[in-house]
Amino acid sequence: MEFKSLKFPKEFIFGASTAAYQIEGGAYEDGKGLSIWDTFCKQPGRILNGDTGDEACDFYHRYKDDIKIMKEMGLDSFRFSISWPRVFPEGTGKVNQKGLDFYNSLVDELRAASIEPYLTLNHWDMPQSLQDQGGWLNKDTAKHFADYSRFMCENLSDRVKFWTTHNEPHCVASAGHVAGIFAPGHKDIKEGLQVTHNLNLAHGLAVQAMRQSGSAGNKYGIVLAVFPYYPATASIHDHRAAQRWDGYFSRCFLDPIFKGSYPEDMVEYFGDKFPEVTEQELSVISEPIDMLGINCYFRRIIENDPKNAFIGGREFKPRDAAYTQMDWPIYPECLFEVLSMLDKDYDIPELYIIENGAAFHDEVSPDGKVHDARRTRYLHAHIEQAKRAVEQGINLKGYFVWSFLDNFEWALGYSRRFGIVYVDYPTQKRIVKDSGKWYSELLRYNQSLR
Ligand SMILES: N#[N+]C[C@@H]1[C@@H](O)[C@H](O)[C@@H](O)[C@@H]2O[C@H]12
Repeated sequence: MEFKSLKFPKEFIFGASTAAYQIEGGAYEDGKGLSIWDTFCKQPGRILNGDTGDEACDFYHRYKDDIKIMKEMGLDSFRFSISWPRVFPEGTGKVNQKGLDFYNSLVDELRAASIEPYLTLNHWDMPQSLQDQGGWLNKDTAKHFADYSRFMCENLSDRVKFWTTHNEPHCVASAGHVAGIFAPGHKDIKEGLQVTHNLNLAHGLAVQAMRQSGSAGNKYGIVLAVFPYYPATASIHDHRAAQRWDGYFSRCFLDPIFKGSYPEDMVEYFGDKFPEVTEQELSVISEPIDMLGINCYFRRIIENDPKNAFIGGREFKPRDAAYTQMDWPIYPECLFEVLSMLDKDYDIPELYIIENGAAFHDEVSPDGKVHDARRTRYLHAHIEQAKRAVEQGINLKGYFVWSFLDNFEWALGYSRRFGIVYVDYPTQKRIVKDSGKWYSELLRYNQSLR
């Protein structure tokens, strides 16, 4: 059987990941407040084809049927995020009971299907009312995030054991505040660096708040995008550029969280643009966590580029590589290399791959099926690398595919399909793709060995 090389330890979990704004829809329903992505999508030119998350996959109404698909697939776990403004329309203060009711029902349905909920509190859809007060640039938002996290933990932690604070905070800081391609669409390097620090602070405050209020046995962590970085050539300039990218996008989160300090080379490189940081804040940020979630899709090859005023480099795209529809080079070893680096350089109790997957152009064939062989090959090759890490003794405890459903791909709208389940958006019909059927067989094989 093809799965013999993909036999994992009995306690290893397989899941699928999503995010609130990308799948829920119901953007203006039942008392939900505006998020910065609701606002951003309405700004002309921001999103390809003028797409929005107004309806998305209509998961807000269809979650019970989707959980039936998850159960039929055999998912051990489902990773989702909470829409902060659905529960706190203004970000703080009055609770929207219907919003809380939705997440209570979602968790109950998952548990009834024997699917472990794996929760993320901030997957980018910040309440607009807090953005109007400065958003992540305002340190008060860190305190509001901790209060929101505590509240969610008080209400769900009897049934939810896995809690992660942010998803890919580097995206919020760089894409949202330096490049300006994500909400809130700002373009200011110094602001982006301050947001990096404030997100780290919010993470630490939230972990402390949840630990005070959550149930015993909860596991708290964060989800970071971590890539292997390679210089495009042997030149010292490319080596330094690759080191800067690794420093900003990975180590400016990993180091304060796990080592209690920012990387010195980054503090030096950014100079007076780097934020003021206190020892007390670093102590909060480095509040011990129980697990680290990793999003890793590919490796990044960097060449020096002085014209890049932010970080002095650009991505190099080798011609001999195969690419996904995101123009990401396919390099399955990225998972093993990232996990090996983390295992060597940091003291991390548990590791989970929370996002790994691929966008390819998918079509429904005349037989009514979606024959996405490239995605199946991508998943097989990357899961083999996860297995390789486990065999090397790395404490990898789970793998989650991105994504359960085709969904709203941020600035690219619905033009990219990552799902193992196809979504026909006009009808909201779901079709389990061939990759989803393969993933289900893999899960069933491993479950049969437990
Ligand atoms: N792009 N892309 C796919 C995927 C995105 O859809 C997720 O929301 C992010 O957490 C992460 O960037 C990865």
